[in-house]
Amino acid sequence: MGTANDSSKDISDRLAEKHPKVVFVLGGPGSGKGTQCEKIVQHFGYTHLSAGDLLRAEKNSGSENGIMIQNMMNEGKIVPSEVTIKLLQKAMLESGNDKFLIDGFPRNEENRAAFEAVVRLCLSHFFDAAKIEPEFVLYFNCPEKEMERRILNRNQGREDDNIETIRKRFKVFLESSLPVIEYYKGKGKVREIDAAKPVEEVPL
Ligand SMILES: Nc1ncnc2c1ncn2[C@@H]1O[C@H](COP(=O)(O)OP(=O)(O)OP(=O)(O)O)[C@@H](O)[C@H]1O
Ligand SMILES: Nc1ccn([C@@H]2O[C@H](COP(=O)(O)O)[C@@H](O)[C@H]2O)c(=O)n1
Ligand SMILES: [Mg+2]
Repeated sequence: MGTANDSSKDISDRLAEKHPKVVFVLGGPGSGKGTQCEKIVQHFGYTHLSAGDLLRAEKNSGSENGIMIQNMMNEGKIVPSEVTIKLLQKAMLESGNDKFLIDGFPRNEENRAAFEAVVRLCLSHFFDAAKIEPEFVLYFNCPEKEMERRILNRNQGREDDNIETIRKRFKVFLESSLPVIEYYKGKGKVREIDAAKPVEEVPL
């Protein structure tokens, strides 16, 4: 188990030893990422890590970043990558698994570039360092009206599930997250999924 004093390099060294396999799970707010990840976990043995859930837990833990995270989330903005990546790395290390579904990350170009920098650091320990990319990217494509309907019916007590913040989150998705999906499309990494279907019919 890591301690609060672990340096970034310690964490990267320990992660490198794991040789983790990573699948990114992207899609608009309410497209069903979390719901479908639960199904993938049951069938394919991945560990599901939701960046949003990790940030919510960090906010609720009373950490020094708590207020900043809360303010960013209430505005639908993307928290600085340094914070989110640390939480993801810690969760990956604490997991006994080496296969991860990373849900809701990378959410913008800054997230993506920071992820690549961290993976480069990990891979620099190996002579066969070749890949700084995820295995693949699942893109849950769903019309905005349906995503809005789902979020407004979610009832999980999320402070950002109100119409004002939902609209801001949609704008951030279009302006900042879609370009990341396009980037991975250009690399042939994206598997696009019709997420508008009923839960049991979404093809995985
Ligand atoms: N295919 C579906 N059809 C109808 N409702 C769905 C479907 N998938 C998920 N839902 C419901 O929609 C809501 C949002 O789903 P979920 O939390 O999985 O989305 P998400 O992509 O993780 O959203 P966010 O980015 O806001 O975390 C939940 O209440 C869930 O039960
Ligand atoms: N990489 C990320 C992921 C999420 N956030 C913040 O959390 C909010 C909720 O995310 P969900 O995936 O649970 O919908 C999101 O609106 C962001 O404020 C982030 O900053 N960076
Ligand atoms: Mg989710």
